[in-house]
Amino acid sequence: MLVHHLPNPPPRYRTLADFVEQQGHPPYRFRQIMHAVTRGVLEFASMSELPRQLRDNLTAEFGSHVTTLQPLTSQRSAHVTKTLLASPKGGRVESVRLEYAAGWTSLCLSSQVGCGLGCTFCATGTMGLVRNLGADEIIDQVLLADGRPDSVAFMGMGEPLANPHTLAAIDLLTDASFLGFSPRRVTVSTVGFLPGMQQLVERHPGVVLTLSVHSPFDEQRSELIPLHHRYPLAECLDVLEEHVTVTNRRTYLAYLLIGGLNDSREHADALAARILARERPDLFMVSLIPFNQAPGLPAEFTPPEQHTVREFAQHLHARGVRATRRTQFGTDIDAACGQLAARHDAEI
Ligand SMILES: C[S@@+](CC[C@H](N)C(=O)[O-])C[C@H]1O[C@@H](n2cnc3c(N)ncnc32)[C@H](O)[C@@H]1O
Ligand code: SF4
Repeated sequence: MLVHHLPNPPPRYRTLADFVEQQGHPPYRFRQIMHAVTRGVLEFASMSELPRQLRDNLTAEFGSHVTTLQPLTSQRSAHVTKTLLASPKGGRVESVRLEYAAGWTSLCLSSQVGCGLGCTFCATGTMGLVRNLGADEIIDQVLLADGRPDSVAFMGMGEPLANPHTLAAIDLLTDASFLGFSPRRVTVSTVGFLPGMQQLVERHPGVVLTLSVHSPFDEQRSELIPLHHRYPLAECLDVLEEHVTVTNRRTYLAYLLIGGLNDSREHADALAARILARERPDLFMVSLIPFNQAPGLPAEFTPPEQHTVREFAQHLHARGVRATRRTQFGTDIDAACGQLAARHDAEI
């Protein structure tokens, strides 16, 4: 079961399993711990099915909780809860819980403390990369959320596919004997980290992939997203094309609209042309994201006009490309896309 059957279990869970065994307990005791975790019981002392001595020993060895991340603060706004979490290994990250009108909940996960890819429009990018989160720390965000979310999206801090532990975290998220998320309820947003995209579609073909595009023009895209020099858009689209063709499922192209910079009719036409050149353009959905300002971002970057977002979508529709506007919540508490930078460090 879990840990032993996973290709790459996180060290925290492996150490827990080994500790239980070294204490002379049968392997089912570790399974009981994991079952307790799936029921939301995270404190060793509250795992009533375990012998008292084992609970005490686990607490002495690992601390009071299975989780390593510690929630520091939560900020609430309409339909959004942003939680700041600290790691004893260093660094702070944020997760964001979104409640949609139909009662659907989604958790936006962070994969790194900061991000080293330096996209010019992103608050997380201004932090640089501090470190990758471990798979257990990624999972902790789900375990510590206020109620189990219906879906999760790697759209918080960091580039998930630049972190090798993201795949192990997805193993745990989708493991039927642990968190049991259907792969369709797991979305990975990437700025185009090509080797990670290839590994992800091989190992978890059912997971939903979103590629951040932001400009159909190579020169402009590489100014916005420096990683484009290494992994150009065309190569990323090739991987997506193979993925949609094999799975016959949709993929998403995120398009950040920055006022007067990349929101023109020419941009919409060139984006549509890129999509229509693909074998299955019907499986590419464009998700439009109006730019959110955040401290530290260039002052000349501004949100687009409302009518521009509408017109951009209309241009795409007119060319036969499907586009929606991404629902944005939480701009008032800096919880929306690109605003996460764990800036509470100084206050706590
Ligand atoms: C913060 S990223 C994390 C996932 C991944 N690193 C990526 O770039 O796709 C999640 C989404 O937020 C978008 N984003 C970044 N900065 C933004 C900003 N200032 N306003 C709106 N969206 C932004 C990204 O382009 C991406 O689509
Ligand atoms: S947009 Fe994504 S890849 Fe770029 S700096 Fe932000 S988190 Fe990193």
